[in-house]
This record gives sequence, C-alpha cells and structure tokens, in this order.
Amino acid sequence: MLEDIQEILLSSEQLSARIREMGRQISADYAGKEILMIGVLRGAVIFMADLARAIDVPVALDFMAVSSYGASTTSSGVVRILKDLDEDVEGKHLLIVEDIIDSGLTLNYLLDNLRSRKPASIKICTLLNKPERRKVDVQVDYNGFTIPDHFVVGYGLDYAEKYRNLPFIGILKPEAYKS
Ligand SMILES: O=P(O)(O)OC[C@H]1O[C@H](OP(=O)(O)OP(=O)(O)O)[C@H](O)[C@@H]1O
Ligand code: HPA
Repeated sequence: MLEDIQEILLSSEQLSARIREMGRQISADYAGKEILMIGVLRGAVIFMADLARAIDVPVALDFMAVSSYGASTTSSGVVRILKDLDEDVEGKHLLIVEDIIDSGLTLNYLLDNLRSRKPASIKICTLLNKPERRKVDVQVDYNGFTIPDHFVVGYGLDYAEKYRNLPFIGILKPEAYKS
C-alpha cells in the first residue's frame, strides 16, 4: 500500500491539529445549539469520527451514501442516493461533513435534496477542497485544507476502495491507477 504513495501531502499530525481548530470554531459558531452532522459515506467517516470528538456542543450523527465516482478518478456527474438519512431533519441544524470537494457535483446535489426537507440551517464542512476542479459553485463554510489537483488517498479517501485506512493524506502514484 505505502509503495503506491508518491508523496505525503498532509501528515496525521497536521490533520489532527487542523481538525482540533475546526472543532473549536464549529463549537463557538453553534454555541447553545445542537448539530445534526450528516456524513457522506464512505469517505467522510474517518474525518467525521475525529471532528465530532473535537466539538463540545451536542452532536447527533446521521449518514447518507451517494455515489458518483465508482472505480474511477473522475466523477461521472450522475449522483445516485445509495442510502438515505434515518432522521427527519426538519427544523434541525445540519452540518454536512465531506472528505473532499472536487467537481462540487455531489454536494450540489445533496444541498438541493436536503434544502427541500426544511432544516433550520445547513452548513458544509470539508476536510479537503480542490477548487481547480470545480464544475459547479459550492459555498463551503468550514474548509480543512485547500489542495492542488492531484488524486489523493488516505484518511478515508480511496482509489477503488483501497487506501482508506492510511493515517495520512497522500498523493497516489499515477501508475497505481488502473485506468
Ligand atoms: O465534488 P465531487 O467531484 O462530487 O467529489 C467529491 C465526492 O467524491 C467522493 O466520493 P465517492 O463518490 O468517491 O464515494 P466514497 O466517499 O465512498 O469514496 C468524496 O467522498 C465526495 O463525496
Ligand atoms: O482526490 C480524490 N481522491 C479520492 N476520492 C476523490 N473523490 C474526489 N476527488 C478525490
């Protein structure tokens, strides 16, 4: 697995320091409120687990699974819901948690979908942001790191379901791509 990594972009120490900062900012912004964190499966799970523990206001967790990538390094542009939320979100403060925003197509779809369910508020929190690849504009409220246009893996992010358990964010060697 490690032999497929070209370069470590963000070490586990850099990730945890930034996530603690994000947690402090989110806790201050939501003081006196409860947050319903909506994790976008599967990539966001590891970030969400760490972020939730860095927040000191009450946090409930729910998950949606959508897919637009499959075993590819570019989005198909077609977003499908594979698993919907378990909770009714009307009147709640939603914080969508993503591992990465790339084209923006996944979040654009999710935002439209969740807005129609009448929450009290919706904000977006992402660990990584690749603005160079944006196809639709997305307003990000909490951004961990802005990164250049490389295909990255680790800390939840995969290529063809591999590398999610690496404790850092690494750039994948191009020869590790099948396509
Ligand atoms: O901004 P976009 O171009 O839409 O890309 C971002 C989305 O792509 C990845 O999910 P993926 O579909 O690969 O599923 P996964 O989380 O299970 O890896 C990532 O977790 C985001 O949800
Ligand atoms: O760079 C990436 N790595 C893994 N999954 C992704 N989904 C969008 N961009 C990426």
